[in-house]
Amino acid sequence: MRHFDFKNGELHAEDVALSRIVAEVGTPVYVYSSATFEHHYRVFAESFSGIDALVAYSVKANSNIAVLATLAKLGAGADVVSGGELARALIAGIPGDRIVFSGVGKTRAEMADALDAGIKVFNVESLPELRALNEVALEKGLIAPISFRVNPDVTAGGHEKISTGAKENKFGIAWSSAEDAYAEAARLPGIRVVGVDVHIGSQIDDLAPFEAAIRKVASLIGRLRAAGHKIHAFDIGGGLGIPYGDNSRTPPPPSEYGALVKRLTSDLDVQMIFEPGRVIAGNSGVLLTEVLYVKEGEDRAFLIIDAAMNDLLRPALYDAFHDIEPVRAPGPDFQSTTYDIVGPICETGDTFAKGREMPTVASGDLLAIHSTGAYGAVQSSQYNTRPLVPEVMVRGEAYRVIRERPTIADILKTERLPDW
Ligand SMILES: Cc1ncc(COP(=O)(O)O)c(C=O)c1O
Ligand SMILES: N[C@@H](CCCC[NH3+])C(=O)O
Repeated sequence: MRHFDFKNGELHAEDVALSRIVAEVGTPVYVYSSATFEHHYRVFAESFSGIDALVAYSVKANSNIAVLATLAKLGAGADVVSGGELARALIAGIPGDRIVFSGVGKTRAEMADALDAGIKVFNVESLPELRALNEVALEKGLIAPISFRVNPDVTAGGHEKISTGAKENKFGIAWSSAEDAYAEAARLPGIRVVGVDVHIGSQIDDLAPFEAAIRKVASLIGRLRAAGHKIHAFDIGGGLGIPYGDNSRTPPPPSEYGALVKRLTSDLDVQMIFEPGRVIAGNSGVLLTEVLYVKEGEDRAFLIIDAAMNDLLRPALYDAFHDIEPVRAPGPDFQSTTYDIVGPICETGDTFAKGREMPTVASGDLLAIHSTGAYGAVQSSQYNTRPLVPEVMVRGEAYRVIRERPTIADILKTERLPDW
């Protein structure tokens, strides 16, 4: 099912021509398809039909409250990593008891807010964090439900900067200390152990690391139960990859992932928790940008576009591939040119593609940068005092601006000249 497709020679999001949105909102602009978000959520959730499962969408992938509200209506929970994400999830209508709180550096204030919201579980990543949470809970006269995020020492993920499950990564409790950590948790009056959590990486294109992690955790659950802990939940994290349109391996579909999880966990008697981010959001959005200039360099042609690394960081940070194509379909006898596609920022890393062959374009043409619904807008900054990119949500024939473009005055409003 393609909700971003060409109709009448123009790229559409559902039934809206992207050029219409640009005419109103300008470029750069992120455009999301609500039907795609819903479709991806449903396909993912249906992969786990028949088992006790909570799909806690990983808010970090795309945290716009309109996105969260779209998923909330389908019954999604949320995986949050900050007080800000928690606030977004609650405002969007995701109930506290469907929210899990991950992250290595939760502050006491964030813990207090999450306790007040009655969240389902804290995924605790260290003993100092556990002790702090115990104190915060006791101060409130509450008991904090926890899983430990354990580090299974499984390497996975599309890039070393997004691999999280190996022992040299900062995440989780070391595998060899996991049982001691559970023993300490059992002694703390403000803590109630409910489960085990892992998250091994992102953009994973192979089921083998998931299988390895599940098998390790399954055996850990057995040992924890033998030691008297009540383990009700197994959070397998997120990480399932998506096709980005390059030549790398195509990740398995959620149905295969679901079948694997069902097969390996059927006799564990736990609720399975999933924290998918990219697989829901990634291909639900595009970044639209205008070609500012075509610059003929000595040995190559540069397309200078009005989006930059501050708007979409993935290519600069991870050498990530994103498919880029003109919004207006080229005619049947079109020419191709090989371009380096770059933004206006004063950094060599401000490069979206090198040596990319595509239909020849000219100044003023619109381009769509695909697969930017996840880790796009959320990772943007105002570097070079470039206002954050607006976001638009399409639903059928309608569209709405779901985050406005700040003006330069808006940006400057938050800064102060000191009075000395
Ligand atoms: C703890 C945790 N859960 C879930 C996710 C979502 O990952 P993905 O977008 O790869 O599904 C991440 C990011 O990698 C994460 O760190
Ligand atoms: N931000 C990364 C994924 C890391 C997810 C956070 N654990 C990306 O764009 O691919």
